[in-house]
Amino acid sequence: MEEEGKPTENTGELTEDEVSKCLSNLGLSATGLQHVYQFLSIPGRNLTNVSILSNYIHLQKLELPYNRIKDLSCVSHMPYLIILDASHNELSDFFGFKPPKKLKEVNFSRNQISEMKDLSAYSSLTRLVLDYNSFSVIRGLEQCASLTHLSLAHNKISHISGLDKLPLKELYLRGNRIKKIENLQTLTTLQTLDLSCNKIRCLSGLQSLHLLGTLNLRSNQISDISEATHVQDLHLLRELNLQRNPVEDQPDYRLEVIFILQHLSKLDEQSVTAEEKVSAVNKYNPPMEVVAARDHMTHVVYQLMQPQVIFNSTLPSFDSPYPMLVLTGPQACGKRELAHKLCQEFSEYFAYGACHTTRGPYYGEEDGSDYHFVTEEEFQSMVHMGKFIQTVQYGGHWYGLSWEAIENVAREGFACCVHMELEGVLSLKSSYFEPRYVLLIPTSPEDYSNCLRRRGLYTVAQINTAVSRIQIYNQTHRERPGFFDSAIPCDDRGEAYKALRQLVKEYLGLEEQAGENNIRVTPDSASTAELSGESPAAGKSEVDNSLDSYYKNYQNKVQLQLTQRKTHAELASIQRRQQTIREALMGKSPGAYMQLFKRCTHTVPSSMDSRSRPAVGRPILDASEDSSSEESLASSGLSVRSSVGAFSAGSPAEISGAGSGPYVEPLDVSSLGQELESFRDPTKSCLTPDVPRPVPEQVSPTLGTSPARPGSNAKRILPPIPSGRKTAEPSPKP
Ligand SMILES: Nc1ncnc2c1ncn2[C@@H]1O[C@H](COP(=O)(O)OP(=O)(O)OP(=O)(O)O)[C@@H](O)[C@H]1O
Repeated sequence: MEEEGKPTENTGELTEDEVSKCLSNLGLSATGLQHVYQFLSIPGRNLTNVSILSNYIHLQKLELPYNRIKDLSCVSHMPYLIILDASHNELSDFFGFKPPKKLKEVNFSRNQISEMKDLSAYSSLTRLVLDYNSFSVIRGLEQCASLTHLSLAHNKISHISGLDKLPLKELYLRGNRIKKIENLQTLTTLQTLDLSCNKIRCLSGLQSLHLLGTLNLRSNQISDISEATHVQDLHLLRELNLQRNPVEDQPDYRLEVIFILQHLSKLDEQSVTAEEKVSAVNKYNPPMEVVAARDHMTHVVYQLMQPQVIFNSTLPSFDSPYPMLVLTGPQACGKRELAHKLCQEFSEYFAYGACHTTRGPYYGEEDGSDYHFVTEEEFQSMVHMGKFIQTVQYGGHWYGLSWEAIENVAREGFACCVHMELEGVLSLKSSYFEPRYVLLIPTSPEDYSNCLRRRGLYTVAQINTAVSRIQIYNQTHRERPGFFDSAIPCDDRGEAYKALRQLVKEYLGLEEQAGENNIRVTPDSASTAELSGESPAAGKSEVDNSLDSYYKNYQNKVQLQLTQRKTHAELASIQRRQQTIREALMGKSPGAYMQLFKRCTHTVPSSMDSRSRPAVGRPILDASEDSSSEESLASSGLSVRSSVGAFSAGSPAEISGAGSGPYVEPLDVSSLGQELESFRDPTKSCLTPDVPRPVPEQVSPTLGTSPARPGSNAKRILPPIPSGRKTAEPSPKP
């Protein structure tokens, strides 16, 4: 039985009867005098002859897809036609009818048309779909001033042309023979461009399409990731498809493209995640913090892979970090010169820590004095041997601060003075060292740049880089209060040195010393005063006293180390501490002293936890630092002036408040013995190692005064907190 509305198969001729069944959308005619049907849709009926439609002059939308129509001249009689779909037919004539004035959308895809003709009469056209025909040249569209959507996919086009100044928003040229992106410069309104399945190798030619949001280049011949740079400045580009291009096979292709085009939200039909963007940036242009963290990690790992060495002299001690001074600032701002000068003037206190570098020596530089000059291979071998605390690549050369460089200075009893760039500071801040960081900063970029030029050592690019880094230093100083302990303008070296000198004197408490008629406090006297509870600075303000004690502590330490004479008790204490550390290192059970003092941990402020992060040279830190501290505590409690105890003058409050503040009794040896006994034999005590024990009164106050370092006192020995930081908390480490 014949289907409703279906023409007789033989003729393919559309009948009035069928048309009447497919009409829809009753509305007023253009004149407004009568009601007419405006839409006609007859898809897939094998129609060949639709001439009857000449009578339907009021049609606004005509859909005749999937037929076998060759002639559409009936459209000439439809002056009100707006939408025409004649796709999937057998048309060979391009717009073979008189132009309906308001015709906006035309679909001639899947026909047999091979030539485009002048469409200047179709100025209302907004959407033209001509896919799957045989066009080889784009032409005739010049006057289509409303055309925003043009699709010419799957034709035979080999050159992009004829599109100048069209207001196109979407252009589909998929599946043609295009080798080059050309003649698109004037399509400044283009938002979507599909050039997939062509033969394109290069992305040049898209630079001016600033509204482009989607670019499909799937199945082309793009083999170089750097091609993506051509669309780098298209800030609205969100979707890019480069699937099935040779470039896809390159390692890290996706990450690299994401790095170049950081605005993308979709690459190769896959959403670009925030994690990918971060990874891409970290890989190809890592921020300084990331570089520093990696540097730190590298040296931790390489050091852990080596037989463990204990750096005695710089080991984080019970009372204070090893004293260090770091001068930082942009290249050749005078850091090195001032560091040398400082070490010369304060030769009792500081010695210069020479870094290693792979750059060759400048005229007058001596190996071992300014730097240790090594080859790239030697440097890398040192890295792999875990010899560095931090390294930095600057200006194409490697620089590194070795453990040995600091130890050599520390062994002599001096504080170490080094200079380095910001990246080095960031890395060093991850280690357990807690230097004072002094920023030397040029305030006049012009003078600084002239100064670099005068040195005659740097290329223009190097000078520009150095000058541009002033900004980075300034920004860090501005945005991270406390990152640098102090900042000194260095345009005038003389003035800079004066300021630095003054600062260092403050750090050392040398001003106070002068006020005290140059009375130097010997280790013995300091220790005696400390242990007896006398305050050498009684009556002074708390701050003064703290500076005073810093100075004394530091001086005591330096003097003691210089004399190299240690009492038996001190040596025993040091040995015990080292023994505990070694045991911890070798995985033996912690010593009895450590266990004994573990019970006091509830008196230690929680801030200690934050200090237990891993750091270079601290493979044993958590165990060793505690144990060494505890051991030292025991030593001092036993009235033995240990290497640590000798410098532990008590908290400033304790000193200044002698007589009024809490006096810390030396730990009673006999009670310690009893505790030890009970620890050895659990049956003699109701306490197990896991159960908190009651704290002897004379121990807990000492531990309780430790706000920063596990088991340490609150104070720092050297460098003391400079006036600018007396109240401020140190900035969080990156
Ligand atoms: N271990 C290190 N870590 C980080 N930066 C370092 C290190 N050692 C040296 N630097 C810095 O590297 C930069 C380049 O050093 P180099 O000695 O080659 O330059 P310079 O032109 O002599 O400048 P300067 O007078 O500042 O040393 C300097 O800013 C220097 O302070």
